[in-house]
Amino acid sequence: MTAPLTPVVDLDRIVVTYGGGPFRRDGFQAVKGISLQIAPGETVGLVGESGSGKTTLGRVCLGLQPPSAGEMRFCGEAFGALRQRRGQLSVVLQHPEWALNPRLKCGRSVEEPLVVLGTPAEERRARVAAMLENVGLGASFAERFPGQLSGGQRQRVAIARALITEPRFIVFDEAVSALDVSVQAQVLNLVRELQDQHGFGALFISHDLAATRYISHRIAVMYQGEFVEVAEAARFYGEPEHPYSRKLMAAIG
Ligand SMILES: Nc1ncnc2c1ncn2[C@@H]1O[C@H](COP(=O)(O)OP(=O)(O)OP(=O)(O)O)[C@@H](O)[C@H]1O
Repeated sequence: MTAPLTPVVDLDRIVVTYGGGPFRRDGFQAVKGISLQIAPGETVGLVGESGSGKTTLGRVCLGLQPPSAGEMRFCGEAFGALRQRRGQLSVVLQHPEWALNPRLKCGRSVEEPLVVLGTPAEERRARVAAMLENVGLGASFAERFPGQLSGGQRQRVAIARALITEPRFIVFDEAVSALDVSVQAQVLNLVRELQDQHGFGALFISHDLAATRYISHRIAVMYQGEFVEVAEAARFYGEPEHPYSRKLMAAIG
């Protein structure tokens, strides 16, 4: 029997309260005691209506939002100093423009996280060229500016930037929502291929249940700061258990 893989992200009863303080009881609980483990190579799709707490939970996983209560571990270790996690966590957002400086050539944007890590220049150049090939663009895109690319190409550059440090975990927050359906499919296929190659764990936050189904191994349904259902994707889409999940499914027809 093989030992179970150590989760890349392990959330244990995480609570996030906005606006509260030690002497105030009027804080708003955006996340209410959530536990979740994400394995290497696994994608968990996070769905739920606007304001249910998805982005807040994603920010907790990235260490950008300190939980008000609960424990979290990253690759089996306490979620300690930021330095230890440098290059290990990445995010891909809805608009690649948010990750790419319009005044920088794409190659430079992809290279930047390696500069922060102190990777030598020669190695950086080789890795950027290989990564641009890897995301299906070709090394020549290093010389282009984001404004000279289509939306789908820009999102590929953003993905290349997110992957360049070989992170163990990536949050995709509405990462394909701004793309045309056919381009969405290409980008989702790319993410799946890259996950097979690199083995990162992922949290895929989306309003789009069809895209989430395509990419996710498990689905977590969030409602008012809580998970109402966490299920294998195949089972979830066949027969969601919770009435709220059924309502969500019905809403997309
Ligand atoms: N910095 C903040 N201060 C106070 N309240 C916040 C803050 N950030 C988010 N909230 C509130 O927390 C709740 C959850 O927000 P969050 O952005 O996590 O939801 P979401 O499910 O990602 O929504 P959407 O799908 O619209 O992005 C919302 O009610 C929001 O108004």
